[in-house]
Amino acid sequence: MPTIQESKLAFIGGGNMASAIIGGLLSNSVPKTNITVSEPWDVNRNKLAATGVNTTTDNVAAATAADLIIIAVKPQVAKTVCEELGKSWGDRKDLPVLVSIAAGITLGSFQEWLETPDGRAPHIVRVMPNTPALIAEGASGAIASADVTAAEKELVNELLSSVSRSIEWVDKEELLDVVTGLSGSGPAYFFAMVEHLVASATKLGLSKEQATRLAAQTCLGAGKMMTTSDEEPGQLRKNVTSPNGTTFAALQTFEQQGFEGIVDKAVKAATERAAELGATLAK
Ligand SMILES: NC(=O)C1=CN([C@@H]2O[C@H](COP(=O)(O)OP(=O)(O)OC[C@H]3O[C@@H](n4cnc5c(N)ncnc54)[C@H](OP(=O)(O)O)[C@@H]3O)[C@@H](O)[C@H]2O)C=CC1
Ligand SMILES: O=C(O)[C@@H]1CCC=N1
Repeated sequence: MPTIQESKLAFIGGGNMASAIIGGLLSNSVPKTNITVSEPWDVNRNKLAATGVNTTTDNVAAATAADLIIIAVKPQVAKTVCEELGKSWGDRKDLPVLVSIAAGITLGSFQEWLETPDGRAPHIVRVMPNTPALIAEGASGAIASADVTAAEKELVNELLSSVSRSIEWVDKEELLDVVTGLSGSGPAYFFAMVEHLVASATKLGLSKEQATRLAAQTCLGAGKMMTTSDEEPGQLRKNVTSPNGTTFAALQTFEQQGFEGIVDKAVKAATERAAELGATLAK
């Protein structure tokens, strides 16, 4: 199996997540000429072309010589795209490994949609990255179909480590929907929290600019402490909370207003939406 630097990579869809992953690959010494992106929208395609990677609007042509294909279209488009690719592989002896980042779409759906005219299907890995991939601070979950080899898994690991600090392989497919509800959608939860913090502090008199700088740096600082400290998040929280002090007053308010229940319901809603997308689009 070639390394990620030696592999021919094709991205089907060149939007936000594909661009983030491609940025990480280019910083990780993957040659531009080994990457091809198929993207219909000229604005996105031209942005990617400016990085030096190959671009096209023809999904089949992009995938022709690829060792690894990354399906980076919206879940609603995945079926059409995959059926087109599978049908084109009748004469192809060695099928590429396929990586999907589409929320919810199951390994089983991909196996069905990608079947070649002579009844074969590629080895498939489902991945859930997140947008901090853009700055190589991503968190990704992954699950492989049973036929994926250790070398193929390693190749996908190399792909993900170009953009992710944390890569978690799960062994039950439904857990990838939980990863989606946790870290796939998760950056938005922290952005929303900072938006609310800024709004509160602004109401209390701080300027929006000062409040945004303080809140965003607090988010980053707390995140860095959680990824570098030996202490659990709960202990780090206790370390900030003086008895009957200011943090205690705030956390008590969170608790009284049902913070834990709100978070629980939100993560569950995202997880269930991923599963629902997968089930609806399988039809
Ligand atoms: N955004 C996020 O935070 C995350 C997203 N994901 C998953 O990543 C996938 C992509 O999301 P994201 O990058 O945000 O979406 P984008 O809409 O930014 O990117 C998808 C791209 O695919 C293009 N496209 C549409 N139809 C086709 C086609 N038939 N062939 C080739 N390309 C096509 C779209 O072009 P056009 O605009 O012209 O339609 C668009 O540029 C989704 O499945 C999502 O679930 C996973 C983790 C995190
Ligand atoms: O909102 C979504 O559906 C995608 C998947 C995870 C993050 N964004």
